[in-house]
Amino acid sequence: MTTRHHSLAKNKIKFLMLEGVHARGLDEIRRQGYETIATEPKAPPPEQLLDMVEDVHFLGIRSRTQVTSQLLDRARKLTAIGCFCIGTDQVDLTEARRRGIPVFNAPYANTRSVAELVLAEIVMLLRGIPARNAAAHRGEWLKSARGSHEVRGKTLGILGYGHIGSQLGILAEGLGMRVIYYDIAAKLPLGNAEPVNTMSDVLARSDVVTVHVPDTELTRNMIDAQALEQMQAGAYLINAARGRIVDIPALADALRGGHLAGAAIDVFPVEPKGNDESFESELRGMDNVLLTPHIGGSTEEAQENIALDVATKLVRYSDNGSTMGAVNFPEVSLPDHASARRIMHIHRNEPGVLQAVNSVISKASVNIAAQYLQTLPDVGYVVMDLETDDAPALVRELDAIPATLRTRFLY
Ligand SMILES: NC(=O)c1ccc[n+]([C@@H]2O[C@H](COP(=O)([O-])OP(=O)(O)OC[C@H]3O[C@@H](n4cnc5c(N)ncnc54)[C@H](O)[C@@H]3O)[C@@H](O)[C@H]2O)c1
Ligand SMILES: O=C(O)[C@H](O)COP(=O)(O)O
Repeated sequence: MTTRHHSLAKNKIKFLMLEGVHARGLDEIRRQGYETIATEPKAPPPEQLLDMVEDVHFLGIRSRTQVTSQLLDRARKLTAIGCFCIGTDQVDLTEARRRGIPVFNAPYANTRSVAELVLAEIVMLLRGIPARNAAAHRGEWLKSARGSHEVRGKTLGILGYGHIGSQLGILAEGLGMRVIYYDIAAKLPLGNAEPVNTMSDVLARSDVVTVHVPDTELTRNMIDAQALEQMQAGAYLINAARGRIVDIPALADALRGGHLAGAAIDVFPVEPKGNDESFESELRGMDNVLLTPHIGGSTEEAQENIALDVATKLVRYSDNGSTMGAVNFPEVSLPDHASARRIMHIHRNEPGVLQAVNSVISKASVNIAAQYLQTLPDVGYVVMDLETDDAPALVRELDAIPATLRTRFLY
């Protein structure tokens, strides 16, 4: 792989923002002096995207744009990626890091929106509202208490007690629910929530099971036929995490067979790329299933907060080299760079690289005003404030170090 470097005037730096990133993020980027921002309302087809990214420095996406190693190879100038959402499973994070590209997201900005939606869905499901609503639209009148329940005193089982799961637990306790949860990491219980030892415990004990884990190799199809069988007869399933976590044909069977009383599903293994494509799912037409178009985090509040958060992280990386908040990269928090030239060197983490970097600086008789280093097992990131008038010459020397992935400098 060849090394790349750049130090460009702001008006030459190109942003490509996909999937209708909220205007607040675009405004923030412009406010910081960047003028070239292309936007798209949806995720372009992969082939078209390959052409679009060729001269882009900063790419902004949401959950639908797949960033593959093929795309990264084409995006020769790509400096950083912003996921304007929580999930980052749509990006090949390792391949991005290996090319010296940090990936940022907004880890909390839509947490509350998802938790509120799921809370509302719990109430709707326990009252049988999806079926009663569908019937009323057809002119039927299902006035009956049969199968309708208060949520008070019922058990909510949370799989994945992270930001969303734990926030939801607090809200559900406010309605009088008992909350149990299972997480692969030890998590401090909030309120009266009870951690349990296995996913099976959650499945067997809960009136409503809700999934809040990321999409990983471990969680794909985590809710399969066997898991659904372990749920109580008449229980409900909610998935507002990622589509591949629940085996949809198995869920459809469990609903058709009457083992589950209903479900609320916001995310699907295959989702339309935009609002002009039709939505296909085996769950369509089932009156006891609440189907929503991946809008768990889609509130005005969340989208505005996300846009500001991620835009700020991209601009800070561009202006100052700080990688705080990167999900795949050594995190370096930096003061503003003042009079010295700031040079950023991203390299494969091999023995002797820092020595080689320092030897380039010392041979040039340049004083190091400050130096910051962070490493991950495969990649290192060193930032230097140098008292030099010839940063381009140093960049050329640093690029020649065999382990170099990328060198940038700021004027
Ligand atoms: N529907 C939407 O619009 C929407 C919006 C925001 C987030 N999400 C999805 O929700 C997911 C969760 O978000 P979050 O902010 O709570 O993430 P988080 O990282 O704060 O929490 C995830 C939790 O899951 C746990 N976990 C991971 N693998 C597990 C496993 N196999 N079994 C049990 N627990 C496991 C983690 O330890 C962590 O505590 C995100 O990854 C994203 O994919 C969807
Ligand atoms: O990961 C997330 O934050 C959610 O899935 C929201 O994704 P979206 O930005 O595509 O709505």
